[in-house]
Amino acid sequence: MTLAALDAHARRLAGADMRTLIAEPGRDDALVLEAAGLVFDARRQRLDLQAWKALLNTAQDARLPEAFAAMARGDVINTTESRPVLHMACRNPDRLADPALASRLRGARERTAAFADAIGAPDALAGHPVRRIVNIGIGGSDLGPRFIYDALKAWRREGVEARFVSNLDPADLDDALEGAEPETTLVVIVSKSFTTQETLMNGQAARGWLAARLGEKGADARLCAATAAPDKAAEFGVDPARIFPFEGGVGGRYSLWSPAGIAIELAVGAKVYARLLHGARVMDDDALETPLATNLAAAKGLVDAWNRAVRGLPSRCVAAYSSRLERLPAYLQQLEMESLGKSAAHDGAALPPRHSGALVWGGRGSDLQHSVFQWLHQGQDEAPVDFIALNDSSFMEDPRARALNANLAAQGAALTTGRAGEGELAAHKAIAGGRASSTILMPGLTPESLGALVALHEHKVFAESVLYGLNAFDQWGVELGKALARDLLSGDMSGFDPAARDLARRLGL
Ligand SMILES: O=P(O)(O)OC[C@H]1O[C@H](O)[C@H](O)[C@@H](O)[C@@H]1O
Repeated sequence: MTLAALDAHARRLAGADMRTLIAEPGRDDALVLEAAGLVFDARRQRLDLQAWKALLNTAQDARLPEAFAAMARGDVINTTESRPVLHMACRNPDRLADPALASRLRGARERTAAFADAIGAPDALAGHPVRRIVNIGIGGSDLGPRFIYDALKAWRREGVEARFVSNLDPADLDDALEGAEPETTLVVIVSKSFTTQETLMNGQAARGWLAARLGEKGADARLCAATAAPDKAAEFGVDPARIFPFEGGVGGRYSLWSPAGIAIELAVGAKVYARLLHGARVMDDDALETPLATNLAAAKGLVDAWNRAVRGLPSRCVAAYSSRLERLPAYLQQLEMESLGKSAAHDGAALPPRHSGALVWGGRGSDLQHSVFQWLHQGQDEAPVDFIALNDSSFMEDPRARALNANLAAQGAALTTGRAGEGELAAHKAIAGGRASSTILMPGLTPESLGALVALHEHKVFAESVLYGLNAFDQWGVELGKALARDLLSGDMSGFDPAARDLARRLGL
């Protein structure tokens, strides 16, 4: 069975009353799943158990369990780049078929852990303590570390602050260096390719800032790099002893578990970082070992594929009811949209309509309720919502936290059931309901639960890619813009349309 064959179910359910659907017997057992301390509740989706069974059969027919196993073994599943996909192996190299690769991954972990321990010493930077970490990177070399750093605020080392620079606007680096003392600043350049324009230009500028105040030697002592191209980092001028290489098979948007996540490890310490990896590993084990019917990551992928490919909804809203998860939507945008924003199947054939990922958007739940939720409740379009909550008894002792989570529960119910309008303005006040949502409960914001949350999303993206039949691990679509920017900077206008030439003239390029 393919996703396209599920259209009949979607049509059958299109007009169904969600209040009836949600009361379907057996729904609680089938659509509420637990793994790695997380609870995934899909009861508010526009599907019934018959459709759910068909979705599970689709995953079986697409050989999803075999695909998870192939990734864990290190098979070459990134076919357009001819390499394995190693983010899961960064957390647990034991499942890899190649022992030499497993030992390289273990070695990389040990090196950054030792460096993170050393950075905690009061004389770590040529006699000075580290007070400011400046992470220079973009895309996967920025979004993951930045998100996790924010989320793990409660676990940060005392007196150490990290700032993140990704943008070419000079203000970005200026802001990151604001209040920093060069003596106590460590600049971390993170770039898988070590060719990314934004990162290299900001890296040069940061090095210049250090060198102007401390001289070349002083600057060198405060520079380190994480990359899959160590030769290029050395050419750039980073001391090879401070270059932390990682494998080409670790995709940028999946790289926070590799040396690319070094800013996290430096900021929270190696032990807390290991707990993050452990939480992800528990979710990996669930994805790999649990039968499809109770496999949380597979279920999340199936629900999202149902909404996107079968129901035809083009976007999904992520509402995080935790301030410290504010950057989750931005992180997921890259993870999902670079992975699933494709038009070609593995063999190059055109994908069937809607067999690619949804647009992801969102923010903090409380804030969204006062902005976009009007559109979600009464707009003409439907976007399924993921509600993400901290289900932690000590957190709930604070009346504001109780109110926060009451709002989360209320919004899900309102989207499902709606309300008839009354009186003169009935048409304006009516809320149709019948709109889909899922809820993810985290047992508080801990390194483990955060690791599990991220791994869940990585795996659900993979599950979707298997169902759609596309390669989630390349991103050729970002290359054209980069090449054209290089041409513009070099003054070569030959390939540009008249509007581009005019814009370049107006900008003084
Ligand atoms: O880590 P880097 O090689 O510097 O790449 C940084 C980012 O830029 C690329 O253009 C890709 O779109 C991203 O997937 C990547 O994470």
